[in-house]
Amino acid sequence: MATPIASSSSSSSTKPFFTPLFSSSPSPSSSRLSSLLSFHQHPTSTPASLKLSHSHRNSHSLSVANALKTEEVISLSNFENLEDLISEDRPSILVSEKLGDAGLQVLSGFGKVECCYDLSPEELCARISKFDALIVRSGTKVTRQVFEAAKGRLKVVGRAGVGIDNVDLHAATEFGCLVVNAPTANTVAAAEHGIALLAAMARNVAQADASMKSGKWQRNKYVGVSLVGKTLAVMGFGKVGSEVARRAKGLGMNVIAHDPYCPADRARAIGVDLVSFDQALATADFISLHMPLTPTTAKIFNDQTFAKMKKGVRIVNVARGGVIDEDALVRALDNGTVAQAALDVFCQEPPAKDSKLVQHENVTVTPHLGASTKEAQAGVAIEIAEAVVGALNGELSATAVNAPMVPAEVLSELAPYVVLAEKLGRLAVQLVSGGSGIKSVKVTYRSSRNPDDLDTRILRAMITKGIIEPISSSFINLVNADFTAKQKGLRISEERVVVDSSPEVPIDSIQLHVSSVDSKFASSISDNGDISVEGKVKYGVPHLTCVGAFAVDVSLEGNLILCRQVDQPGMIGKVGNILAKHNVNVNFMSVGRTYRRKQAVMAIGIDEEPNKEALNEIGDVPAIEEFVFLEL
Ligand SMILES: NC(=O)c1ccc[n+]([C@@H]2O[C@H](COP(=O)([O-])OP(=O)(O)OC[C@H]3O[C@@H](n4cnc5c(N)ncnc54)[C@H](O)[C@@H]3O)[C@@H](O)[C@H]2O)c1
Ligand SMILES: O=C(O)[C@H](O)COP(=O)(O)O
Repeated sequence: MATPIASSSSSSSTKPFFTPLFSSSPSPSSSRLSSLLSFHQHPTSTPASLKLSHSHRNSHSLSVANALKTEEVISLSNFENLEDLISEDRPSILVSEKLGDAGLQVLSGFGKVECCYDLSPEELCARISKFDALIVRSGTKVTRQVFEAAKGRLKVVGRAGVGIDNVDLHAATEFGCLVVNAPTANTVAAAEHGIALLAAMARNVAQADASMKSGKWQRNKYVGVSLVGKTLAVMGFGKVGSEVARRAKGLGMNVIAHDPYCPADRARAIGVDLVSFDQALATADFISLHMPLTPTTAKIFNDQTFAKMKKGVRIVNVARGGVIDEDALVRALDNGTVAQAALDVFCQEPPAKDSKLVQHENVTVTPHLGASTKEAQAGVAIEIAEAVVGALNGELSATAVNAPMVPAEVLSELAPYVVLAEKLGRLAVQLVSGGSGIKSVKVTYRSSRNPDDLDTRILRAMITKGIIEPISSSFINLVNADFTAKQKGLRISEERVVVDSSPEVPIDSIQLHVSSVDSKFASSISDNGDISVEGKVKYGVPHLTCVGAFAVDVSLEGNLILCRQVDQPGMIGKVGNILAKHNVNVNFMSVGRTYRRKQAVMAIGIDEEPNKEALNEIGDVPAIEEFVFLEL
């Protein structure tokens, strides 16, 4: 008698291990790969109302309950009082900072939107587990605590703007939360503000304005400096930096730039020379900062670097306050190394009221207004709303910050292989016998395509998901797959084998080899001692095509029984009858054998999970040598 083995992991039935890729039948042409972000698709048409609640930054004692009481429901066009129509499964979106109406309209057409501005960190943590998405600007710190407090519900953080230094990207990735930003809509606004500050600083506009308003007329005190013919060093030649450069050239300035990652020909194309960091500091009359705040750029402008600047240099910062050591800047202003500074951004926002820097007479300040034009805010709101809705729909956003960018056409083409990859992972892990953990998996993709033309990152992520989710409480998606695999000591290596088949078909087969483990189903061990399973996509449906040395052909739907038996007549009937007796529906069956009348492996696709009795009866069939039940 064969030993009955109900091998599927018990945890897999209790947690949502797999969100169907498609709501109905899989369509290879669809690019909505919900399971990549493991998020259910939602209807997009039900109207929703917006709730606007203000809690007050000053009133720290305001409880969440009170904050909710102060909610004022504002209606959007004809969506008044329709909250009852909002179905529970519509995603909830928290907007924690002012977002343009056009973006709110996009969001409210898709999900339940709550605008709740000026939440304290504690209030945000208290509420976040009720939301699937969070939309922020630069004022909300999305810390590790926020991701922890979200208890796995938060799927997307949308940054309505460029800088993502207020979002803990490591934590987001660990928790499988996608972060998207809106990188283009405020570029011109920021560049215009940089130019506005440059000119205002050079001509003492703010100081003269304040002086006149206090009743003075100080024409001699506010003699400025000219911009024309002066050298401007643009530090960070990205989107904003290059727009500043164009405008400064229009003002007759000589523009140089420093950016270690920018190709020289891109700068040259607009008449700007790229120079080294030190060269920029030593040459410039004006320095305008446009790099992101990263561990490398934090306080990059400090006592040492100010000392390398031309005496009397003028500095504009519309990037991030943290790139400047603010105390060092005060010293440089006091000793005349820096003649003037114009700052839109600060290490701490808002800065302390008695900040020496803000109060310095040679400093012009604005309260982080770079992106604050009507036009930019309208654009940013739509850009981020569309990115968040797309992400909640399972699409990979072009502005994803912590997930691989996979072009839509590649996603669409690989859709059925994504399902296959996850199912093979689930099969492989269930074949491993208890105690021996999977440490190393080799994946072989057979394809007629040139290896460089095959982007397998999504497939690798889904294999990881299939392997890890049934045996742990981890939740895997494209965002955190590589991170989680590494954390769990799972090494996935990939091999691509070029085969002679139709180039129309991206992948001929995917094979998983799990090394150095024991198997619950000895027949799944291939000649080299690895557990080996292979699958193919046939007519858009994933099929298991090989187990160990046995060729089979069974569609990977529902559940699966693998049996090794003596190759003799009547075996299919016997097992089929047992399953029928227990009301288990067979959806596919295939037999593969090594030699005639020797051994065969029967793969039976079944819709229901057989009970213990049925499994025992199968094990009691004398010719059955081993069998295993696997949940797909
Ligand atoms: N004040 C505002 O309201 C406002 C508005 C928009 C953008 N910003 C900030 O402006 C900055 C630039 O935004 P962007 O949209 O141009 O981003 P971007 O990514 O297009 O450009 C940043 C550039 O900085 C370069 N860079 C990176 N490290 C550098 C270093 N050590 N030295 C020099 N250059 C370096 C990058 O190569 C890149 O070209 C960001 O910090 C962003 O947050 C502020
Ligand atoms: O990084 C940005 O996009 C700007 O700093 C704008 O920030 P804000 O959305 O808070 O105005």
